[in-house]
Amino acid sequence: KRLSVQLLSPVTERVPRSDSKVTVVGVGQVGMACAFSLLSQNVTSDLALVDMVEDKLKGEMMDLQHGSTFLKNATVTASTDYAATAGSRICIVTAGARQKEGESRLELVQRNTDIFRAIIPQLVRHSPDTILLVVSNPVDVLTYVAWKLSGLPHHRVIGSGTNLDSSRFRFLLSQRLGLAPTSVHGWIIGEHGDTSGEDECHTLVVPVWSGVNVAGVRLRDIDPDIGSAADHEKWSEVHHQVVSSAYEIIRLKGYTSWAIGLSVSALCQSIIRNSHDVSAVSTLVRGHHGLDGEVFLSLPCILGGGGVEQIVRLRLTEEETDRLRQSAGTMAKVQEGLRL
Ligand SMILES: COc1ncc(-c2ccc3c(Nc4cccc(C(=O)O)c4)c(C(N)=O)cnc3c2)c(OC)n1
Repeated sequence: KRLSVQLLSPVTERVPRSDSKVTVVGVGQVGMACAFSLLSQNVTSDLALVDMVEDKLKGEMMDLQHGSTFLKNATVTASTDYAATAGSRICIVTAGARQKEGESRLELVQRNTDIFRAIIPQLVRHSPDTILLVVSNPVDVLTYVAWKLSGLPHHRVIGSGTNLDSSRFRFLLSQRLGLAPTSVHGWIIGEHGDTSGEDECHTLVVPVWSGVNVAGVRLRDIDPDIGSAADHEKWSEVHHQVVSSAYEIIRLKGYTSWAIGLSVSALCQSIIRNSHDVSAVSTLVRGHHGLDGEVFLSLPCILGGGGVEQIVRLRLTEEETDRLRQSAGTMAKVQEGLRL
């Protein structure tokens, strides 16, 4: 008899898969930073990698598998066949085309939409109850595209949005205050400006200065001009550094990966552990802040097992609301021009 049969006496059949299985589509720098963060933070014990290029897939899978003894025996699988994603609790989409020389943002979005058309229906076919977490840029429009192509309810289609912008914002504020980033609270909402080399997208992300606080003490109550041009300490530079730091990282190392991977892992942890904590993610904003289009923008959302379970009703200034409305308008136009 086979050694394993002599070694192990059967008691009951194996369960096919865990209920915290996570799929990562796209094994580029961002996809693998997500994969590594999920595994090293024990968010999932069952990770599937899918992409188009077999060798890279197999190499990344083997390299992670060899770390299993350090990763609480997590299972890592990889395939070009989307059947390998079956039963995923969450599907993270990092796949996307690179902007070509002289390619417009709209042309890039159409190419990524074509790619999504090949990916999203397959994910949903194998995991009809999944939650889609879109990371590919431009993330807000592509989260809309994923929602339309998936047929899933909008609360189960989430974009990483300004989650990373908000953590950069809090880090930079904490540097100025000499405090821990987790003790400085601040939210960046609106449209995530992708670093597609165009003019630095200061207009897109909206820092909610009225909400920046330490232990509930609002910086705006101390300095009403904070974040505005009148502010002599130029705190508005923090907002501009949030956007320019992404360009700076791309200039220095060619791409960004570690922070987005960690932020995606944190979002997955909120969903899988049903923790109902609040994160800035891209969600359907129809019906909020006077917005009525089928547009995805980042707002503070309560994430749980069902995906986006509630949205925090922010008290925004007229100017903040206007900037959301502007973003919603330009995105609705881009979306009208797309062939889904
Ligand atoms: C069955 O038809 C079909 N099948 C697969 C694809 C497709 C195309 C591009 C894909 C893709 N991106 C990709 C692949 C090849 C080139 C490019 C590019 O930047 O031009 C981008 C990725 C990824 N990891 O970024 C992952 N999956 C893809 C899948 C596709 O795209 C239209 N169509």
